[in-house]
Amino acid sequence: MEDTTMPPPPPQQQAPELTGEKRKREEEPPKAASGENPAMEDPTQPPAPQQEAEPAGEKRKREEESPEAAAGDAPPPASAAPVADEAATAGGGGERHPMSKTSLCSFFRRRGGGPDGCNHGEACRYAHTEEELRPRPDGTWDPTSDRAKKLRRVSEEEDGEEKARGRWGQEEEVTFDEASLDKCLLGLSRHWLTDRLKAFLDDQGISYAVAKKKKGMTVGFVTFENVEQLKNAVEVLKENRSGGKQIKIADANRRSHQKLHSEGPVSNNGAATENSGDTAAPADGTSGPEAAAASKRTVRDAVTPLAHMTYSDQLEHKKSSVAQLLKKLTRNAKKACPADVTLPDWISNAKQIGGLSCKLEGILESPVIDGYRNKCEFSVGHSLAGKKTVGFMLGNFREGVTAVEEPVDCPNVSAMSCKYAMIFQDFLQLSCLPAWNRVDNSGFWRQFTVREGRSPAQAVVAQDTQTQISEVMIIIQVCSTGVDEVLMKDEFAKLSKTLVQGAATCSPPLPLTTIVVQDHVGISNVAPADCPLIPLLAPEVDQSEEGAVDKTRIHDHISNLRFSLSPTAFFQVNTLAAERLYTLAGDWANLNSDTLLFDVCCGTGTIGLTLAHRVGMVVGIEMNESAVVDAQRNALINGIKNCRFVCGKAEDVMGSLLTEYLGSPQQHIAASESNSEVNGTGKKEDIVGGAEDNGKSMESLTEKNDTGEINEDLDDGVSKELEGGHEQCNEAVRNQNSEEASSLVNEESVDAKAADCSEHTKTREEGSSISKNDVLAATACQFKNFVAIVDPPRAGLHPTVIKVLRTHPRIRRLVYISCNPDTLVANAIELCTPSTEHREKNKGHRGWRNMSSAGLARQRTKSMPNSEPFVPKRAMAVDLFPHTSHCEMVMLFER
Ligand SMILES: C[S@@+](CC[C@H](N)C(=O)[O-])C[C@H]1O[C@@H](n2cnc3c(N)ncnc32)[C@H](O)[C@@H]1O
Repeated sequence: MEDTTMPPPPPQQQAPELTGEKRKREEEPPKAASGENPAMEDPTQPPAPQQEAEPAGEKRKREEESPEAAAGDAPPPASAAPVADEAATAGGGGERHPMSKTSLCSFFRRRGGGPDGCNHGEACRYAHTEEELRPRPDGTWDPTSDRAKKLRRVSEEEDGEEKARGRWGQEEEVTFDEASLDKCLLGLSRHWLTDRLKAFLDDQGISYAVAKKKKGMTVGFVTFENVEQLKNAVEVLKENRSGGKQIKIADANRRSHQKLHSEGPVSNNGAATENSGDTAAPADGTSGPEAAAASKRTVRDAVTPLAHMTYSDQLEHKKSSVAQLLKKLTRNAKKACPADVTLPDWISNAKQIGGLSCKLEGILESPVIDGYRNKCEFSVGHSLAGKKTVGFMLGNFREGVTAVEEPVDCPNVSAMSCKYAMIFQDFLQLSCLPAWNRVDNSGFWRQFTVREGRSPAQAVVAQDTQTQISEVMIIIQVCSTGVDEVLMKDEFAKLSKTLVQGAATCSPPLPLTTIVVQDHVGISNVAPADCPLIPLLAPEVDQSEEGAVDKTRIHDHISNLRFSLSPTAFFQVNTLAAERLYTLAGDWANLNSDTLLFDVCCGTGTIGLTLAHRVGMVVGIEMNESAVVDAQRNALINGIKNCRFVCGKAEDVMGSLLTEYLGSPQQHIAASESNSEVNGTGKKEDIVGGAEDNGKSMESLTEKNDTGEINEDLDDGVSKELEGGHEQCNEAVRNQNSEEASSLVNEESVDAKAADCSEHTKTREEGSSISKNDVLAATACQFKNFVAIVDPPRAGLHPTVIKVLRTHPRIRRLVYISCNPDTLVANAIELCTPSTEHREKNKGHRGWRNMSSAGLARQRTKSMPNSEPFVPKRAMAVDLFPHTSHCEMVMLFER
C-alpha cells in the first residue's frame, strides 16, 4: 500500500546504466547499483539523478554505426522556460542538490494543491508548481510537466517535417510520364563517378539519354529518352542488385538541367543561346519529389528551421542539445578508460549532475536575433518555377534537391543582403552567361556573397542592425571554364555598374565598398583559399592597378578594435554575439600578464587581439594565408604589439611552437623528475611526450632539441631562472604595448608592413616563422601560464594537435570554442581519457569510415602517449545563430 505521508517517487526514474558490469560494481554504492534510490527515504532530500538504461554492447554498436543514433543523443525538445539557470544545471549552485525541484510533486497535485497539498510544504524536494519546477541537470524537464509536453509537441512537428522531407527514395515517387524523365538513382556507391555509373547501366541493359554521378555521393542522375526506357530501368533495378544493395529510382526535378540543355553550350565567343528563360519550366510544382518537398518546405524552413519557435524555446532547445553532448562525452570517456586505470573523478561523479561531464552553465543569447548575419552566401541556380534565382537551396543536393529559391522571410538574413541579392537576380535575367547547374556542374554564375562591416560608434547598439552597416563587400563566384574572356569582362563591367547603380538608387542608398570576383573552376561548392580573385571595385584604386586585390577589404569592429577583412578570411557571422563569445573564452582562460596565450585557428586574429591586453603575449596559428596577413594588419592598425601570427596548419606547426616557447615535453618531465628528487618528494610523473609519430612538427621538435638552441636554459633547472627572466621580458612587452597602443597606426601605413608579412608567409613552408613584430623578436621570453584557446573549423582539431597539447605538461588550461559540438566531444575524449602505460600502436583503424567521430576518438585514446589527461571543468553554449539549429559551445579543460 502506498504510504500517503510520502511524496511519490520522481516520475520516469530509470534503471541504472548497465555498461561495464565490473566497473559498475566497483564504483557504485550497493543501493544505487541495485536500483534503489537512497533519496527515496527522505522526501526532503532531492531525488536521484535520472539515469539511462541500455546494455553497453548495444549502445557501443549503435554509436559506431551512426553518430546520430548514439544512445540518447537526440536532443530533447525545447521549452519556453527561462534560460541559463546556473544553479539548476550546474550540479547544485552551492547547497541546493541538482535534482531538487526537478520533478513535480504528484502527491501535491493529486490533492489539488493549496496549503494542504503536501505535508512537506516548502521543504518538499519536489516542485509544487510549474513555476517552481527546475530543469534536470541534463537540461530535460519532468516529462509530466506542461513544459515537457510543449517540447514534445515541437519535436513531433519537427519529426513530421523530417518525414515529409524523407520521401526521396520511395518507389511510389517514380512518375511514369514523358514530362518526367529525369530521375535520380539512390543507393549508389560513393566511389562511383559518371563513367562507372554509365558502365553499370550498360551492363544491366538499361538505356538512357544522360547519366551523371559525383564522387562522394550515393545519388546519381539519369535522364531517359522515353517512358519505355524508364520502365525497363525500374524493372531491372528491382531485380538486380549492385554489390548486394538495391539501387532505387526516384523522381528528380531536373528542370534547371533541361533548361541548360535547351540553352545549349556556351559558344566560343561566349554567346549563350538561351531561350526565354523564366517561363520555360512547368509550373505545376507537383511532379517530382523536389516539387513535393517544396510544397511542404519553404526556404525559411530550410535556412532557419527553428524560426517557428520563440527565441527562448530555441535557446532551451540548444542548451538541451549541448547537455546531451556533455553526457555523450562522459559515456565515451568511461568506455575508453583503460581497464587498468581508475576512473577519473569527473566520470565517477557525473551521475550527481545527471551524467554531464561538467557543469553546464547555460546558454548566452545573441544580442541580435534578426538580420544578424554579416555574411550571406546566396546560391545561384534555378527556382522550381525555372527562374534564374539568387537565394538558398531548398534542401540538400545529396537528396536530389537543386532548386534555389529567393531568401524570403529568412529572419537571419539582413535586409541589406536581400536587397543586393535582388539587384543581382535582376541582372542575371539579362545576362547572356548561364547560371550554375549543380547536376552537371556547368554554368557561369555560381554564388553571390554579401559581407557587411559595422561602424565602430554604433557597434555597441544592438537594436537596429541595418543602420550599423557602413561597409559592404560583394563577392561573386563564377566558373570561367570555356567562357570567352572578352565577353566575361564585358559582363563583369555591366554587373559592376548595375550593383553600383542599384545601391545608389535604394532609399536610403546602400553602402558598397568593394566588389570582387572569385573564379572557381572546381566542382565542389567550397572554393579553396587560393582561388583567383579579380577586383571589380576597390576603394581609391583602379582595378588594373597592382595591389588592387589587397584593397578589396572591409572593416568590422569587435571590443572596440578595428578588424580589416579580406574576401576569403573567416570572420564570425554574428559580430555582436562573437564579442560575447570571445569575452567568455578570455574569462575562462584565467588570463594575466604572465600568460602566453596560444590562439589556435586564429583566423584574422579576433580572439588573440581582443584578449591581447589581458596577457603577456599571444601566438596565433592559422592556415589561411590571407587571414594571417589580416591578423597582422589588425594588430598593426590597433597598435597591438604583443601578438605573433604564424601561418601554417596547426598540425604542422603547433608542436614546434610549443617547443619554441615552452621547451619540449621531455625537458619538463626530466626537470620535474630531477626537481622532485631534489625536493625529496620522490614522486615521478610517468609522462612522455607525443613525439613518436607526429610527423613533421615532431621531427622539427627533435631537431631543435638536438641543436640545444632552446634546451640550454631549460636543462638548467627549468622554471626558476626562466621565471626571473620572463618578468623582465614581459615588462618590456607590456611597456611597448601601451606606448604603441596610444598611437594607433594609420592603416595606409601598415599596407607595406602587411605586404612584408605576406612575403614571410610564403617562406613559411621552408620552415621559417612569419609575422613577428620587432618587439617580439626576443622569443625566448618566458611566461608562467600557458593557455590555449582553440577555435577550430567544423572538423575539429587534427589528432596531432590534440596530441601535442595533451602531451605538453606546461599547457595546464585549454579553452575550446566549437561550432560543431560533435567534433568537440571527439576531441575532448582524446584530451580527457586517462592513458595507460600499455598503450597500443596506432593500427590505422580499418573501417573508420563507418565509425562515429566519438568511436574513432575512443580508438585513438588507446595509442595516446601516457600523459596527464585534462579534466572538463565547465561548459556554456553561446548562440551565434538564432533561428538555426547551430550553436557555439565553449568548454574549459584543466589539469
Ligand atoms: C571557426 S574559424 C575561427 C577563426 C577565429 N578564431 C575567429 O573567431 O574569427 C576556424 C579557423 O581555422 C582555420 N583553420 C582550419 N583548419 C586549420 C588548420 N588545420 N590549422 C590552422 N588553422 C586552420 C580556418 O582557416 C579558420 O580561420
